[in-house]
Amino acid sequence: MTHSTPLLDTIADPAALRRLPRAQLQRLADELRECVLTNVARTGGHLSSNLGTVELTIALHTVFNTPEDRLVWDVGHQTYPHKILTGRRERMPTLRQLGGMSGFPRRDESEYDTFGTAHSSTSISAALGMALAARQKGEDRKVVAIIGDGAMTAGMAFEALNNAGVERDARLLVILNDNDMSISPPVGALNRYLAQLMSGGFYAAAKSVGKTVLGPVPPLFELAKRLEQQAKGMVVPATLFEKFGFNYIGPIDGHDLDALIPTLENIRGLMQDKAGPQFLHVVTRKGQGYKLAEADPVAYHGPGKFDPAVGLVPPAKPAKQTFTQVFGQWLCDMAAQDKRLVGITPAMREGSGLVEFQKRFPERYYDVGIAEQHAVTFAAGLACEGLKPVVAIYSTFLQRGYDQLIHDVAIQKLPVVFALDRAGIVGADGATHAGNYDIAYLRCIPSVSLACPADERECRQLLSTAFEQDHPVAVRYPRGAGVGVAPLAELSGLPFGKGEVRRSGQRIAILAFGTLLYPALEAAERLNATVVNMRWAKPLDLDLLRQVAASHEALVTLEEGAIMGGAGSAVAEALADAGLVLPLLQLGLPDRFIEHGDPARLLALEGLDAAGIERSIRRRFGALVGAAAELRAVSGQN
Ligand SMILES: Cc1ncc(C[n+]2csc(CCOP(=O)(O)OP(=O)(O)O)c2C)c(N)n1
Ligand SMILES: CC(=O)[C@@H](O)[C@H](O)COP(=O)(O)O
Ligand SMILES: [Mg+2]
Repeated sequence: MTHSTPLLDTIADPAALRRLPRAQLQRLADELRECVLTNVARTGGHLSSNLGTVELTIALHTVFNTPEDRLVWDVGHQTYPHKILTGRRERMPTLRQLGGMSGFPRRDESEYDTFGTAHSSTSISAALGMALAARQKGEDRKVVAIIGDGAMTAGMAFEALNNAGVERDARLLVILNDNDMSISPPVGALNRYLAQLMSGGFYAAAKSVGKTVLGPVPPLFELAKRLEQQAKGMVVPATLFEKFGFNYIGPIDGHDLDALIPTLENIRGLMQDKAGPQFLHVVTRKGQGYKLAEADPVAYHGPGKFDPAVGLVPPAKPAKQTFTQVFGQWLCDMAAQDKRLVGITPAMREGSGLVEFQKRFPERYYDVGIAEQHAVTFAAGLACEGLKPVVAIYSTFLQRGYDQLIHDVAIQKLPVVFALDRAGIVGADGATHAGNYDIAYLRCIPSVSLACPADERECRQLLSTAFEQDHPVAVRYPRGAGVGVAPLAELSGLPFGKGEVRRSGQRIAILAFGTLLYPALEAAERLNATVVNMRWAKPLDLDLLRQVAASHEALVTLEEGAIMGGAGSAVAEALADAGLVLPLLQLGLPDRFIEHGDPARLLALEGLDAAGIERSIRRRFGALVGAAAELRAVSGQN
């Protein structure tokens, strides 16, 4: 059922919004919230964070002269209201689909998307850059970073605060959107500190003052402080953010337009007067306005399609087991067997499959917040003391902890296991979340090994093999389900660094790394090619490679990862080192970013489905295939 949105229908851009009478803004907010809910229920996407930023988005585009004044949204998963108000409402039905609108801000999508985000905690750095560029160019521009309480836990955010705090004439505002949630409930001392700020009576005072604040009065927080002081005759301690040099204002109700707009107008005046960097603390509810999401903001953080009238329902028939679930089960089973195991997640408990592990082994479970750099070195510290840390981390997010991986884990040869979920093409999240680079970025690090399981069974087995090692080992597996090879119950591993021949054919051998083994087997049937399940990108199984190279006339490597620096490159180097010269075709992901869309479709578009693999091999080694097919006919292998 499509709800009518007569007011929202009149808002083609923020300029139209700024012409709207203030008294109509709350009705607009109701319509905008309905528009977000209706659209996300149809397409899937990020929901609860978007429901929480409706009023804040309206207030920002009302008070600031966007796009001249810049808004930089941290993570950017909460920008659907922003996109709808900036002329992209019609594109919402294409959200996160091939050729459709991105789920995150994109500079190439709109002038109102001033900075591409998706990995968290970059907004303050980027906003400071924009503010200081305006200063240097003598432009009268205000820049606003909007960062969530989860994103605020990343070190990068504090690096930026530290730098910004001394730039007294930067026209910069940092808005902390505090909904007391990350994807999971937030963790760490900052969350406790923010709760104190809420509980110290400031919030109550500010809420009451917010109702009466109109016109040019001192920043809201000053009034709240005075109320507090009057009430308690106490000196209100400076907040952490004031210690960093910011003028802290808040906390105020982030759903109350009567508090938001006057406060932002006051702050805009302070920014115009170059009164130093400003920090506004707003309090919102993740899932605001949709009861089911308010009650369960975790489940509604990134839901698939659903009926808003009913809410999320479990699938009629149990979905195929995902690699994430295989990992989560393995983690619990191995933890039960080995007391040294500790599980670490940088704020991705649900996504990485650690919910059950936390329930069963709470004292060995660590959610360190959105802090991948810390997660890796924290694991190194645990390993120094004889524990066996398992860092559950998306391939793309390990990029944040790359130096720590080299400097703190690999050089010291510490036995840390990296369970790399979302390896390869991820689909709806697109280029920012692609797990396309881990083979290339890990292969070059001495002492690190990388396993590429082909299916769910091998995933469990190779996780066990990794756990048995006395050096760092990563195991990479894709988002979602595999072909359905059920894991075995035992915890036994597979031989370290060894692959296997899965199909014997003629003249051409396909060396598959990971889950592309199965489309390779399909293609090989029609090519009568040999298929090798390499299993390890590092170390390569050199004996097997030599054996296959000596008995075939052409080799093909296949990986769901960047070709440049990938497993194919490793094979090429190994052949050269061994003085083995034979034609080699490397299939994988090209030197360009892979945009959002359906993962299977994206793989096919890159020629990495069975038909594409066959096509590429016929194109390069057609003569051999013809002969191979003839040989098969002669030997009656039809
Ligand atoms: C570097 C990085 N790590 C992890 C994530 C995954 N992630 C996306 S949103 C999110 C929680 C963000 O919490 P918050 O900033 O409070 O925003 P909210 O969802 O509450 O609006 C996380 C962990 C990410 N986008 N970037
Ligand atoms: C915005 C963000 O970074 C996360 O919410 C991410 O989108 C989760 O990805 P998955 O859906 O693959 O768990
Ligand atoms: Mg939050």
